[in-house]
Amino acid sequence: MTDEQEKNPAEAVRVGVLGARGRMGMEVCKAVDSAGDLDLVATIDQGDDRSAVAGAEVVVDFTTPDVVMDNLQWCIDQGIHAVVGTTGFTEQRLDQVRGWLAGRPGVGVVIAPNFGIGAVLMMQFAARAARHFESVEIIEQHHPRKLDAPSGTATHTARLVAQARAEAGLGPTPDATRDEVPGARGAEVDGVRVHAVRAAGLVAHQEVLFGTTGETLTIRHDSYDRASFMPGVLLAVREVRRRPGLTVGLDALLD
Ligand SMILES: NC(=O)C1=CN([C@@H]2O[C@H](COP(=O)(O)OP(=O)(O)OC[C@H]3O[C@@H](n4cnc5c(N)ncnc54)[C@H](O)[C@@H]3O)[C@@H](O)[C@H]2O)C=CC1
Ligand SMILES: O=C(O)C1=N[C@H](C(=O)O)C[C@H](O)C1
Repeated sequence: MTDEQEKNPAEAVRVGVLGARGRMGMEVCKAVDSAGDLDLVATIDQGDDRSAVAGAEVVVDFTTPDVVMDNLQWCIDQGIHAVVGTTGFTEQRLDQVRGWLAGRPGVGVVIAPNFGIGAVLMMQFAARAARHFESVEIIEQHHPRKLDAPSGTATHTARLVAQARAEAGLGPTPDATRDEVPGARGAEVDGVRVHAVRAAGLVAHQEVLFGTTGETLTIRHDSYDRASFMPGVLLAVREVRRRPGLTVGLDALLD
């Protein structure tokens, strides 16, 4: 069963949303509400009583990096599956989540740095291209109300690119430039330069720029509207109960 079909609450998956009054949370509430096979049972934001989502089978979290770990630990403790879009997931945090899940074998958690299908493909294409180019830089562009930089998508892309370069035996990218002003060459994530642009009018955009002798390749993805993330979020909500343990990224769900 998919969107727009008549709801049968007895059969629908009970979904709660954390961060429900945020930009993403509001979009998720709309998407879940209009999906025939999902039932929006609780919408929680800062200051609300989180225990209201205790009746949910799946919780969707789009909050902030400061609070997401506490939310996730609580959901796992309650035996509630979780779909997480919130950023801030270092390897150390992912290991912590794996540790919590080890004590709750039936519970599934999907954490995706980006739920846009095009963004997932952009990251896959970038990982594939990485071994063929001596130079690579990532330019991410977002709306100015975004709290963190670099974006979770850029950090994840840098990780994938660095891994592919290491597997191909590539060394550091050639660069003789000295920073005359600190930050002029961007930040370094896993040895990859990442540049974060913030401007009104933007939503979420990223370019991965590759270069080698006589040619460049630019892989670009643009989210112009937060609706672009919803097919990925709904896919994860429908799948997470069938995937115990931690799933990072949407890739496995799209195969
Ligand atoms: N994975 C993906 O595809 C995407 C991820 N994001 C990420 O999702 C997160 C949220 O993004 P936005 O919606 O733009 O931010 P936002 O600032 O509009 O929304 C965050 C919401 O969380 C609420 N909140 C804070 N503490 C809370 C708590 N303890 N319990 C419940 N709610 C709480 C805030 O009051 C706010 O309403 C960010 O980390 C962002 O980078 C955003 C877009 C797509
Ligand atoms: O804050 C946002 O807006 C986004 N956050 C995620 C990130 O940091 O990568 C995903 C997308 O880029 C939008």
